[in-house]
Amino acid sequence: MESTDRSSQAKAFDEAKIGVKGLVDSGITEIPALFRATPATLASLKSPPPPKHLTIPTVDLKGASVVEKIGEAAEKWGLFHLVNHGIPVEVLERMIQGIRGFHEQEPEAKKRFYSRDHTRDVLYFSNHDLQNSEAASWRDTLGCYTAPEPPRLEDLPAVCGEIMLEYSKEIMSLGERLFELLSEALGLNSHHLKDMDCAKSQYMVGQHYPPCPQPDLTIGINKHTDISFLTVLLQDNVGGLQVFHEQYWIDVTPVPGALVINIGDFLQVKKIMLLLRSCFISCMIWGLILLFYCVQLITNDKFISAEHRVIANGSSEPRTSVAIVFSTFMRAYSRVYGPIKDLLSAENPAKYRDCTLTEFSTIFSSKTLDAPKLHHFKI
Ligand SMILES: O=C(O)CCC(=O)C(=O)O
Ligand SMILES: [Fe+2]
Repeated sequence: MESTDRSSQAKAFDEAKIGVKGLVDSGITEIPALFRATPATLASLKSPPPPKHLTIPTVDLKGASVVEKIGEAAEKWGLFHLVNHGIPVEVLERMIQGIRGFHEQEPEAKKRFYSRDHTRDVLYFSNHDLQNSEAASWRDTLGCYTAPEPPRLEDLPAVCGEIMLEYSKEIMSLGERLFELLSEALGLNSHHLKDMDCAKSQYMVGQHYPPCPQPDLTIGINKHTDISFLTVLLQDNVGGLQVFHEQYWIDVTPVPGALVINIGDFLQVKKIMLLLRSCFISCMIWGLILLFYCVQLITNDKFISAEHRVIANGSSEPRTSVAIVFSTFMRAYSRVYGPIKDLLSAENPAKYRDCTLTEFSTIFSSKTLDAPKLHHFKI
């Protein structure tokens, strides 16, 4: 599609404020050209299936050796299932129903929230990178800044406001616990990451993936890493989330009652640090591999931010997920972050320069979702 065509189609779609759900409700049987994925994305949808031994790790928060297990999952995968996390299944179900309820409303009820202005607390939109991306994705989003200052109940959509506030509090306690465990896994004092304000800010992302008439021609959310320290993801039972690991796209099959945790770009620390300590040559090799992965910031690459995506929803039911990103996301935050000094040594020098999260979000909003961002901060 010509880029002017694309741009005017994107503008018309945005101005209609009906989202992908509105297109589906209008009875379309073919996806509009705007949503046709690029040849590279379509080719990647046909990539070979992963070998059976590659299975997503599960961390049991009440199990034995939880610090080692969480550290290993964060280093090797950057994404894992979390069970026995203490949040009642009934709360998880109400959260999914709330977000689904919002998106399933009539367009008129949603339109007043439609916005891309991140000074607002609550925003409904379709495709964060609609104007920048080469192809739009088959999903709509309800975004909300839930911490440090939660919005007032009366400013939230009536259908999901109460559960949004309740769930975000639950995830705040869980997030604090996860940051403690991750600090310990890094060999730091358990308060270290929390004291760096990693758990301070939250942005809730209520994603909705309506059934797609041509799921092989588009994508639900393009491959990306999250601009967060950590993301806690709740998905319903439809499926479609995949993580890129050892050059394979691997299904993150829904596990009832479990949450998916993924490490974001700010927390990437990667195993290179350990390797660097032990062997200079293998470190050089791993360093090159890591460059490919796009390295993560404050852990100087010990943990990896997991690249993930969601394929377009080919089922007859909508798919709903709720991601809480521990991040200031698009809001200005002037605190300066850089690789944690305690993790650095002569053999493991800083790989990233200090930066503010504002610099990160400025880059994020000027790029497509799938564009790597971390290399902008490499030394
Ligand atoms: O819907 C999902 O499972 C993933 C959503 C996601 O990756 C995001 O909101 O960043
Ligand atoms: Fe994500």
